[in-house]
Formats: sequence, structure tokens, C-alpha cells
Amino acid sequence: MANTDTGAAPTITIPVIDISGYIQGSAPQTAHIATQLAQACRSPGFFQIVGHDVPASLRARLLSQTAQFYALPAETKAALHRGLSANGARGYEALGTEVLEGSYTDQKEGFMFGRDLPPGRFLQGPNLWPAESVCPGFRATMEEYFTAVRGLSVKMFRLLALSLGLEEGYFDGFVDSRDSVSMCRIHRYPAVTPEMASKSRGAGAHSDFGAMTLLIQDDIGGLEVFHRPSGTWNPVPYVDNAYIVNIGDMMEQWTNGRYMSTLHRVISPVSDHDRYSVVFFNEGLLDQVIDCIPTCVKPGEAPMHKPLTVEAHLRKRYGDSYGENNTREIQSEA
Ligand SMILES: O=C(O)CCC(=O)C(=O)O
Ligand SMILES: [Fe+2]
Repeated sequence: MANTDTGAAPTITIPVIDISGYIQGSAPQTAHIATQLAQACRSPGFFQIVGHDVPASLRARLLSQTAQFYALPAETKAALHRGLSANGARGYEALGTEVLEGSYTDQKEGFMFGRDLPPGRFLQGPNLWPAESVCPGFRATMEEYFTAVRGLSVKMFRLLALSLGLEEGYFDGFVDSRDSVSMCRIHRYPAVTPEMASKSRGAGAHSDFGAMTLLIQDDIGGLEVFHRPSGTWNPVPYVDNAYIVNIGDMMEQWTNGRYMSTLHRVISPVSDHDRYSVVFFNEGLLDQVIDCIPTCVKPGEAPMHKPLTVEAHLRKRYGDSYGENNTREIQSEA
């Protein structure tokens, strides 16, 4: 694959969409935003939003708490390893655990949390947290942020529904039910030397397999999106206070390929600073059947995929043998 290391000019630009008109309830602006969204979701499947309602002060606290967490001693973080959580889906993941792309070991560490539910269905369970005395304010900030970003994601799915010519609440049950799976993951990408950067990735090339992802990257940048026709990697520039939004494999399938799930990767920062990012995945309502959305198939055209439930899609992607305390399969997640 060609990449930006060659210094080639980017072949795609990632649109920046101001959604404040929707947040404020303006009908004409909402229609315009939905049109911009439809274009961006078709290609490149990535865009950034500004004018959202998650306060900048909360995002700043989130990033400083993330740094505080990663500065904890290795053994304190290891005691929170996600292998110790009910479904293997909450807690800490050490540097070099994931291999998303061939021979590159991902140079990142992560910590995942979601809705605090009793252990039960697939990917559900209580979160793991460091003791308050060890990481003061961390849990409260992460919980406050989770509520805020989950609220924003419900709004983004409403806009997505409008962009597909559907009724605004079409995805509400999918994203906003008790059994809707959503997961937040904070990341640290340690700074590397130019020599190390050529042999490693922050995160190897992958596509996200849920429905829609909302991501904060810090001002170091490093996220790149693949443009298939030209075989080039294109940076997603840092935009102050923005969310990077991308379509995942489940939504690509649900829309019969109309909306695109695009390969992306993170280049380890060649810098004297670590890079931090916070990602919010919407995996959706476990019992929802993903069956071609009616507005996404022309008369006479056949849907490209057989209907299947979200849980079946996720189990397939996480690995058929996924089970309690089996943490291997989950590592294939983006
Ligand atoms: O950290 C980033 O900027 C991107 C992470 C990512 O793509 C993922 O976790 O799926
Ligand atoms: Fe990703």
C-alpha cells in the first residue's frame, strides 16, 4: 500500500460539518446538515463535526484524567486488566497487545468502559475502575463523559436517519435501549523515534465493525484514512474541539453498501509527547436485526447481505468461540 510517508499530497479531504443548526432545532439548517452528512457517509465514510453540545471543559478534563490514568504504575494498571472483567470487555489493555495489521504490533495502551450493567448478555458487565485514592476524579469524569458522548451519539444517529430519508427516530431503539452496546476506550500512544515509527503502528489498518464511531484525537494528530482508488493514506487533521465520526461495517451492511466503512490507522507520534485519543463505539442493540434499510435498495435491486442480528454480527466479528474469560477474540476489535 502506498502511504503518506512518500510525501504525496492527500487525495481526499475529510469534511468538517457544523451541526449546531440541528442542536438548536433549525429545520432548514437540519436539512442542509443531513445532506452534507449523506455525502460524507457515502465517501469517504469519515467526517468531523463541530458545533456539538459536549462542553470543551469536559473534553479537557477527560484528556487530563486520561493522562493521569496512564501515568499510574504498570502493576496498578495490570490489576485492572480486562481479562479480569465479566465479559472481557471492560478494563485495561497493555502496550503491544493488539496486532491489527500483519506484522505491526500496535504501540498503544487502552482502557475500556461502558454501561455499568450486571454481568449477563454479550459484552455486558460491570466496569473496572482504579481506586479513587489512586486516581482521584477519574471514574466520575469518565462516567460524566460517557453520558455526554452517548447523548451526542443518539443525536448523530437521528441525523443519520434523516440523511437516509428515514424518520428521525428510526435508530433510537438501536442506540438508546438498555441492551444497546456502546463502549468508550481511552488510548495512549507513546512517542516513538523515526526509526521505531517505520517498524510499528500506533494502531494498524482496520475498519470499525460497529455502526458509527465518535473519536477525539489530540493536537498531535496521526489518524489516517485509506483512499482505495489511489491506494493512499490521508491524514485526518486536528480540528479544535471536533469529533471525528466514521461509519462502521455494520452500518455499511445495513445501508446495502451506500454508506462506507473505511480502513484507517494511527501512525505513532514522532514527537516528544505521547498521543491521547478517546473513542466511542456504537455496536447497537443486541436483538436488532440488520436487514437492508428500505431506502437503501432501489426497486428490483436485491439486498447484498442476508439479515442477521447485531449479536450474531458481533459474535462473528469478535470470534465464534467468544466466552467468559476468553479475551483473545476481542483483540480483533478496532
Ligand atoms: O486513536 C485513534 O485515533 C483511532 C483509534 C481507532 O481507530 C479505533 O480504536 O478503532
Ligand atoms: Fe478504528
